[in-house]
Amino acid sequence: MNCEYFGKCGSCTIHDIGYEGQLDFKIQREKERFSNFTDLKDIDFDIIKSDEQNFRNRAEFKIWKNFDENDNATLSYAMTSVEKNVLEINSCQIVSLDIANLMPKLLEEIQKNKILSFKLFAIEFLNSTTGDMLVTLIYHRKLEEDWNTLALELSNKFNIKIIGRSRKQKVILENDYIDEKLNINNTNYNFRYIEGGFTQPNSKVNIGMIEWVLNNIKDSREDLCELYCGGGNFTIPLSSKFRKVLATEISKTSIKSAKTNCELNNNTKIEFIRMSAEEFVEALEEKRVFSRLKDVDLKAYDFDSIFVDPPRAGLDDTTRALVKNFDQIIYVSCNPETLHRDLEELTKTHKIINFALFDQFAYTHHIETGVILKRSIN
Ligand SMILES: C[S@@+](CC[C@H](N)C(=O)[O-])C[C@H]1O[C@@H](n2cnc3c(N)ncnc32)[C@H](O)[C@@H]1O
Repeated sequence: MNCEYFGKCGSCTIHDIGYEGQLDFKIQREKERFSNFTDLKDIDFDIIKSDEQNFRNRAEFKIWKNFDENDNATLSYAMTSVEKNVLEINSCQIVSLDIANLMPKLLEEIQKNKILSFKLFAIEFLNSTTGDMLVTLIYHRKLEEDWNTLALELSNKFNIKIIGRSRKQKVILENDYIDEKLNINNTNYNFRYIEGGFTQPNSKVNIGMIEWVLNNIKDSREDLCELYCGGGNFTIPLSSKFRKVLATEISKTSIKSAKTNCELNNNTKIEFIRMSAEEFVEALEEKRVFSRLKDVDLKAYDFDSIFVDPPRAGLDDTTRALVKNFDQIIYVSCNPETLHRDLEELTKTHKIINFALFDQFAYTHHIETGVILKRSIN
């Protein structure tokens, strides 16, 4: 069991090891990895499972062309395997049913038309559980007016939104987002996911992650600070537990999405700031003045908790040091290696109270982890 996709290398076929087998492999691997933390001896890992099939709400495929003797191309979806081979995909069991149903029909229509298929090299799908679908067609050529007309016909035929992309070009036919509705602990939340912004790929596990955090923290009269907030996926539901929330994120697209999401949920408790975690540390420690913060009164916040969901690199040195100043640390991680490194430091002052594995990326080696820590030493 040494390949990225547990044997089938990205062909998306459910492998012999089965869903439970691959999950159990990852649980045992993570139990072993984190076994040096004595706090974990008394804690059961909470496990949030994925659906076994049709669980991914976003997917990216290369477009592969097979030429016949007359130089006519037949298109197929493809992925690059861990060994860097191209694997043609005839059907895909891990993507949502909406994406799986659309894939062959869409390719057949594109195949029929030289303008739509010419120099097309990738297709991205973004789908909501409510059926909204955004398809991005990515080309190695400039897109002209004739492409717009045909892409609009394609969009109407399948009732989908289409974006065309090529180098330095983005053609939006209708709009560049999908609308999602998530039911979290029996409350409905509205989210708008903008193309190019970060979104969690597995909706069911995403809901499970947010509920796990909500169900394991107490209501606070104080404030929450959040770093790496994306489009407010955790921020908006978690704000119900706090007086106010200050949330930061590096991506302009995600901050735009986060502010829209706040409005969609009539939430007035949260301030979103576009700022890297490293810059935010400098602002909080009054080492640098930022014009982006001119309307934000940092001193009006009384933080007792911090929530972090960093990219794979985990926390940098200064952010890790900042995080230790909070009584409660909620850490969601997509990389157990960097989480382990960060916990080595955080557990010098804080005790691990809860620990969870979220099978966000079923049938790959990746797993998402959640940890809640409380201050044990001042
Ligand atoms: C794993 S995503 C989490 C997003 C969000 N919590 C969610 O559930 O959708 C990590 C986010 O960190 C942002 N990011 C990456 N590097 C950053 C940095 N140095 N400072 C702040 N945000 C950063 C990315 O743009 C991305 O939105």
